[in-house]
Amino acid sequence: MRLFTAEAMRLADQKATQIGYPSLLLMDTAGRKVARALLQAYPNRRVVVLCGKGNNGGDGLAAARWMRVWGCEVEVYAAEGQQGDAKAMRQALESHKLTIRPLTDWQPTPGTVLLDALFGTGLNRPLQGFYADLVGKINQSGLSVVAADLPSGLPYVPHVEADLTVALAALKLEHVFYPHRAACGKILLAEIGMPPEALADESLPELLTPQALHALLPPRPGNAHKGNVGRVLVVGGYPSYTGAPALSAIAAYRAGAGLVTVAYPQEAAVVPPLEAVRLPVAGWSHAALKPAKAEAVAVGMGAGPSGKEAAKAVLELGLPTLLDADALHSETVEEFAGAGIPTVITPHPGEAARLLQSSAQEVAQAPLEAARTLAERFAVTVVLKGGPTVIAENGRLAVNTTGNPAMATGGMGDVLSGVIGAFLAAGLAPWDAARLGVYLHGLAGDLLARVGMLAHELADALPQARKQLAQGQVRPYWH
Ligand SMILES: NC(=O)C1=CN([C@@H]2O[C@H](COP(=O)(O)OP(=O)(O)OC[C@H]3O[C@@H](n4cnc5c(N)ncnc54)[C@H](O)[C@@H]3O)[C@@H](O)[C@H]2O)[C@H](O)CC1
Ligand SMILES: [K+]
Repeated sequence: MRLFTAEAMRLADQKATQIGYPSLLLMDTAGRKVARALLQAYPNRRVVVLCGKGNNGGDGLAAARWMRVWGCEVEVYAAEGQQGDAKAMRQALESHKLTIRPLTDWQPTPGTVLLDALFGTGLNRPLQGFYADLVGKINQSGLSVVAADLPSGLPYVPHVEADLTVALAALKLEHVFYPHRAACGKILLAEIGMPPEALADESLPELLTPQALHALLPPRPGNAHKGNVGRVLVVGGYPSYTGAPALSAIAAYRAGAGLVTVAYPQEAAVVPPLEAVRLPVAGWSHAALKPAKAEAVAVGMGAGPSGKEAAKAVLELGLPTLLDADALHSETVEEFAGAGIPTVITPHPGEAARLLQSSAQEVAQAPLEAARTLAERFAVTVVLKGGPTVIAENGRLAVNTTGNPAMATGGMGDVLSGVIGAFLAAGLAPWDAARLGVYLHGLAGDLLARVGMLAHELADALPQARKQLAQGQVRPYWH
C-alpha cells in the first residue's frame, strides 16, 4: 500500500479516467462511503453537510443525497459555483427535492453532526477570510465533525479539528504524519472503486501494513535450535550507561533470537539478562569480540564516548550490523558502507541532524526527505525514528503505521536496536529487518499503549505482538 501526496492523488485520478473509469462514479462512491461511515459512527443524529465548490464539496453533495435516500434527516449548506462532477452531484441532490442553502447561512445547531466537505486535497494555500472564520466557527461549535477525505484547511493553519476522517481511495501524508494526523481524529480508509492500476505507484513511499509484514516473519523451523534461528551480538555499555545494552539483549531474545551475547567494558556494571552470554572486555578490539557466536551485531547502545572504538572493533567482524546512538558518526557509517557490510542505522532526529549537518527541527519537519538523503549519502539502510518512523534505502521509502506517543521514553531505542538485530541475525535483508523490526516494536507499544510504560515492558510484549501478526489478528489504525 502506498502513501499519497495531493499531487500523486490527482495523478491517480487522472489515470483512472484515462483507463476508462468514470470520475463521477468515484465521487458517488466516495459520497456513499462517507455517508455510511458517518451514520455508523453517529446513528440517529441530524446531519448538517457543509460543501465547498470543488470536488470535496461534490463528495459532500453525494453523501447528502445518499443519506436522504436512506431516510436520514439532513441539511445541506453549499458554496456556489460547482463545475463538472460536483455540479452533477448538486443537480442530482436537487432532483431529490432537498433545499441547498447558502454556506454563509450556516449557524451551529446543538445536537447536529457536521460533515466537513469544504476542502480536500485541492487546497494550495492557507484559508483566509470567510473560510478561515468558518473553520473557527466549526471548531468552536463543540459539535461532532466528520471530515470527507481531509479536515478542511490541512496541511495549513487554520484547519478543522475532526472527530472522524474518511480518507478516500488512499491515505495521504496528513493522515499519517503528526501533527496533522491529530486533526483527523479517528481515521477510516474508504475504498472508492479506483482501479488498482491507478493506485499502484511504486515511486511513492510504502505504508507498512500487517499483510506485507506478516510475509516477512522468519519461519521457526520444526528442528529449530538456538544456533539456527539467529544469534545476536550486542556491543555497548559504559560506566554511566549500563542499562542500554541489557535492554537491547532482552529485546533481541523477545524478537526471537536464539542466542544473545552482550559485550561490554569490564569496568561497566552492565547486567545482561540471565539468558545472555556475557563478554566483558578490557578495551574494544576485534580479538576481544571474536569469541562471540553471532550472525549480526547491534552496536552503540549506551557506549558513551567509546562508541566509535566499539564500532571499529565490530567492523572487522564483517557481520550485518546495526549502528545506534553512540556509534552514529559520519566516519563510522561511511566505513561500514565502504566495507560492503549490510548496515542499518537508527538515528532519532537529533542524531540524523548530526549526520546531515542540519538541525533536529529541519529533520522532524521533513522526515521523508531527511531519511531519503541519509540513505543516499551514506548508502546504508536508514531508520529515522519519529511520529511515525521512516525507513529509507537506495531510493525507496517506507513509513511505519504502528506505535504511539507513550513510547517516548528512555530505552525504547535500545529495544528497537535489539529487535532489528534479531531479524538481521535471522537472515533478513536490512530493508526487511528494519521494516519488520520497526513495525513489531510499534505494535508491541500499541498493545500496552499507556503513558508510563517502560521500555523493558514493551520488550516483554513483543512475543504477543509477533503472535498477533503471525495469526493475522492485527487491525491497522485506518480500519
Ligand atoms: N481520487 C480521489 O480520492 C477522489 C477524490 N475526490 C475528492 O476531490 C477532492 C479534491 O478535489 P479538488 O476539486 O481538487 O479540490 P478541493 O475540493 O479540495 O478544493 C478545491 C477548490 O478550492 C479552491 N481553493 C483552493 N485553495 C483555496 C483557498 N485557500 N481558499 C479558498 N479556495 C481555495 C480551488 O480553487 C477549488 O475551487 C479530494 O480531496 C476528494 O474529496 C473525488 O470526489 C473522487 C475521487
Ligand atoms: K474536507
